[in-house]
Amino acid sequence: MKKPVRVAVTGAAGQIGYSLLFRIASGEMLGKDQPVILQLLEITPSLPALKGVVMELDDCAFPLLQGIVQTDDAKVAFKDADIALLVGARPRSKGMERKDLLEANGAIFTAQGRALNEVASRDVKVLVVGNPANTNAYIAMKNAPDLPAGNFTAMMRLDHNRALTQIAQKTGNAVTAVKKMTIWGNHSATQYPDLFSVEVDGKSAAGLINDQTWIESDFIPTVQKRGAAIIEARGLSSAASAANAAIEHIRDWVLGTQEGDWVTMGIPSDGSYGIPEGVMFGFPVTCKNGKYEIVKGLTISEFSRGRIDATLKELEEERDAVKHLLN
Ligand SMILES: NC(=O)c1ccc[n+]([C@@H]2O[C@H](COP(=O)([O-])OP(=O)(O)OC[C@H]3O[C@@H](n4cnc5c(N)ncnc54)[C@H](O)[C@@H]3O)[C@@H](O)[C@H]2O)c1
Ligand SMILES: O=C(O)C[C@H](O)C(=O)O
Repeated sequence: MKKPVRVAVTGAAGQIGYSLLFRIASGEMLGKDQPVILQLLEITPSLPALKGVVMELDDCAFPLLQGIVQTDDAKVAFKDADIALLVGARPRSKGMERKDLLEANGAIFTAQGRALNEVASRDVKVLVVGNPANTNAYIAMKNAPDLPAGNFTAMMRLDHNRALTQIAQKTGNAVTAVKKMTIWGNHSATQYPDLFSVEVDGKSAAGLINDQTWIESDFIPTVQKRGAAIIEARGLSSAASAANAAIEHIRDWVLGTQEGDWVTMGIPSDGSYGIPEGVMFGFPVTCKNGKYEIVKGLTISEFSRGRIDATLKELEEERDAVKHLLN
């Protein structure tokens, strides 16, 4: 029997939490042979609701679930955590952009960055889901100076998966045929879903589609604005698909990406593709042995460069707006 992995989840009684916890406990994130201990954080008023979720987890009798911690203290939730999923934050409602949440949510990530810095495993893998995800991840990273910056990541996987399905549907292929998608930049309406490296059954997606108007006026805005479209349709922000993306982000980071493909993760830039070091930016990455690596050498056209620069500019503006929250 493997040693259990400690998985901290914040906002555990929220919508995403409700889709996420059961899948982690059943082994979908770390493997069907990997026991887990869930360390769940909520704000004090939501502890009764969290108790109900924990009762349901108990009632599943998951063989891999070896313990559950329920707390409103970040230092208890993050103690020795191997993985931390920072979900707890307010979602936007109709008419808001994700960066409108900066004021409401930014401070959460100062405190949580500090708590991770103090008590988490030195190898903790952190995924920030709460919006605006990239800048919140940046805040947490900056408040955890004793942890490697590369341990902090932001979720771009939902955008990545959304883009895969758009291409599969457009070309009439199974989603499994679509490889090498990249979402550059910010998890926001400026993100750049780049299909110029995408392959469908080994052939260039751009060549197969051969329609720049569709790319610019349909594909890119559909992916950029999908979060808002879900809020419009459902009255609530995406939850099951967000939880799925979080599971896949961590699964691939820990267990590795598929041969011949890559995924998108929001990670602190190492300076690749002209993105200044430290910016929490969506990059194409491959993962192996628990480490991610940026895919190098992709051709960036003038069209792509303009889009990448626009999303970078927005991230730099967000960073400037939260200067007071950085260490
Ligand atoms: N990055 C992405 O792709 C993506 C996708 C979907 C949603 N999101 C974001 O994820 C966040 C959560 O969404 P949701 O639908 O689950 O919201 P929700 O309101 O249903 O749940 C959020 C939970 O977080 C808790 N919480 C608030 N502050 C907290 C704190 N300081 N510590 C611990 N818990 C805290 C709340 O009590 C609540 O239970 C939102 O910010 C949303 O915008 C991101
Ligand atoms: O769009 C939102 O506010 C929620 C989430 O980030 C999403 O992309 O669905």
